[in-house]
Amino acid sequence: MSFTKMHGLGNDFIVFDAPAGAELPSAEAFRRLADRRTGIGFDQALVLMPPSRADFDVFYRIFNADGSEVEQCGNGARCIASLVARRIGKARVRMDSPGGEVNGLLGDDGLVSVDMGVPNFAPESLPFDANREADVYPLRVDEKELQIGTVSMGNPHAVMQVPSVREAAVDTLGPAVENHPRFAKRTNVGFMEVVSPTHIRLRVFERGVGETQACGTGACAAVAVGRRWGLLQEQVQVDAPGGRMVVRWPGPDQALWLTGPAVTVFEGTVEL
Ligand SMILES: N[C@@H](CCC[C@H](N)C(=O)O)C(=O)O
Repeated sequence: MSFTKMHGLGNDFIVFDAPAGAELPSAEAFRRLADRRTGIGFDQALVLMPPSRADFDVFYRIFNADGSEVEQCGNGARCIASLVARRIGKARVRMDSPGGEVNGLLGDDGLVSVDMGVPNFAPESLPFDANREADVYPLRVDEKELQIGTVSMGNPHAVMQVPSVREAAVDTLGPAVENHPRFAKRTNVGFMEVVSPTHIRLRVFERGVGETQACGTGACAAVAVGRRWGLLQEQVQVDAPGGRMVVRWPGPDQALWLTGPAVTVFEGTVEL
């Protein structure tokens, strides 16, 4: 199988083409390929397929390092936009995914932006077990009661505010919230430190991966929840361990844009 290794701020991917009807690697094969010692190593595998409609440039599917298929990937969408834009010789790329339509735009500054759609706060969209939609939900984890916001960016996110990302208990709270029974399909977990209304620091414990260097949909989710909590303005710098993303969300019913670098590392082939 031929693949391209890419990353967005250290959130890394293999990207490969699969013709319509092609058999994809099994979950076990994805896990093997994702292994950082004995495989290629990646957070997600991104599979490019022919779109079902002629006005789209590509359809993509996403597989986490644990082999689970998921709905959306923000940094992955930016990498795919960059790759497909080069192939078709256009700065705008129209993509379709299990999480919905995503439009990509290559900037003159070399950064890649994607329109991640309108954040969905309805608990059933994640799904999250709650009687009704709320800004904040108490969540019992071990002996603690966390205060979380939840949002779907196509994929599920829980976000909590922390005084310092450096000291946040990402390793313990991350898996506990990811696998909490109120999230029937598990969840990604964001730890957000608000530096100012236009600047946050963020660590994300990703569903099916663990903590990553950056998470695009995690950045979008944190800004969406932070805006809903009245803490953030329209455009926010999001500093992840791997570097900076910019998220712009004008507000409810409007699409949210994610911007950052998308880098090709190498191309290769692997025996499945
Ligand atoms: N790294 C991604 C998110 C990938 C999917 C996520 N782990 C999930 O299970 O939903 C991003 O940049 O958004």
